[in-house]
Amino acid sequence: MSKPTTGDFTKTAGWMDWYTGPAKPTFKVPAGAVDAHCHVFGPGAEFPYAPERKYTPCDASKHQLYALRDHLGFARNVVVQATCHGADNRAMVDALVSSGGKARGVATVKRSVSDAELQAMHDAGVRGVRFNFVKRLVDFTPKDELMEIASRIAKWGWHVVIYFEAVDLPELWDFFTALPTTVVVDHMGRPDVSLPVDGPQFALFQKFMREHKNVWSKVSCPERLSVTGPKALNGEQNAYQDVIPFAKRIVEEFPDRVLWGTDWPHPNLKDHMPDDGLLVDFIPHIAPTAELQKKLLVDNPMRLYWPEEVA
Ligand SMILES: O=C(O)/C=C(\CC(=O)C(=O)O)C(=O)O
Repeated sequence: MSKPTTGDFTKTAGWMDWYTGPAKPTFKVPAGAVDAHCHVFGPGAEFPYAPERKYTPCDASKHQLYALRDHLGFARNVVVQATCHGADNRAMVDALVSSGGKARGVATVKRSVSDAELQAMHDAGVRGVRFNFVKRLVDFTPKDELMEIASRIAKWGWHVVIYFEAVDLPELWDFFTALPTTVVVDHMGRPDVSLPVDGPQFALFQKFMREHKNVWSKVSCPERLSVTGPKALNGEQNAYQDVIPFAKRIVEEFPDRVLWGTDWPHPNLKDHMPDDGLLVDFIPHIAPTAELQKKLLVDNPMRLYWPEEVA
């Protein structure tokens, strides 16, 4: 793949660029597989980063994203608006429009968004909005504003993607369970995987999914959650052992409500940058059968993002 650039912007100190020589995965994803969580960054010279951003990344263009898609064997992408672009969705929408129908998107919007703007995003392929509660990434938005947005986008048949840390779930519970749409949780609500999989923290997340059938989860980002590794680098086929029991538990209990994504270009990693090919090789560890793999990678994302193509 071509090398990342940054245009006129200065990257956040210590920024780790995405990995340019990903391995060809050993695990062959099923035909029609969807990478349901990834981002585009800029390029900053064309789509400037938002003034209110909390980090400045290297560029990660739609061309580079789609080259990775093809290399890994995926058919489609779901491009999720990253906080470094704030509520300026142009880079993400441009990626959707250029994908020839092979990408759908999740936007960030403010209360001031007009119906015409929502309609234009829908026409481009946006199917959800993201509410981010990770304090290092965003400033606080009042819940009544978010609820108003959720009620409006429900009319387009969109869903809400939520990103939060596990310790914040109790406080956010009432708001999340009042949302009127399908709700998709990023990265299993970021559990602390050094705690027991049967302990109270992860039990609360399972209760959230068990009691609320509109809640889905992405079983993505082992590289963010893992404490013990080993890292998905240098051909490692057994990466992120400590995350497996958590992700496998969710896939096996809720096989029809799980999604998977690379999270390319992996913003804000501090320790290492994974080889995306080896991240794909993580999938059979958490979805051990062909049936689970097809639900995770094809049936579920198609039902949520391309329902018109599902019989
Ligand atoms: O890419 C992710 O899913 C996770 C992120 C970045 C992010 O969410 C954003 O910038 O919007 C993180 O934990 O820093």
